[in-house]
Amino acid sequence: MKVAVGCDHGGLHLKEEIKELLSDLGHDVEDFGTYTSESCDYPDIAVPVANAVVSGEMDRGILICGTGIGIGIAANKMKGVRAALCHDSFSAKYSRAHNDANILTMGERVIGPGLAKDIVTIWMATDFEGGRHERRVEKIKALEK
Ligand SMILES: O=C(CO)[C@H](O)[C@H](O)[C@H](O)COP(=O)(O)O
Repeated sequence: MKVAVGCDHGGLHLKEEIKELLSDLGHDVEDFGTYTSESCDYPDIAVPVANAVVSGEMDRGILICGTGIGIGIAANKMKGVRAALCHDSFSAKYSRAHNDANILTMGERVIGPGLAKDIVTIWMATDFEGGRHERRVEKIKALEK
């Protein structure tokens, strides 16, 4: 899959680990920044990643900031985004299976790299179940109209 990754200064180190993992898993990774530890504003990263996913240029997105919260709030303002903040494997699995989340967000200041990698591995491997969940996701999409 083509995966867009992005972070602010609070997620820089974890983003590098996740990029390596995604490549090891056979995915194509595009890094939308930030690229240095200089302080920056997470909406400036969330928007281009969200646009890349919603447009179909990229299949999925992974956004990381200090908490995973701000960058996810910003991404979810964009039409077509279903960004899920996941700091445990169960949520990661069901954000895909039931919510068809197209962006995963995490906080580098919240969880360690081992758990974050498990979360990403499960999130990337889990398909949307459809069925009754399709109806619910369609109702979310209708809210955007
Ligand atoms: O966690 C974040 C937003 O939800 C960001 O990564 C920021 O790091 C956080 O707001 C803290 O900001 P600071 O400028 O690093 O103190």
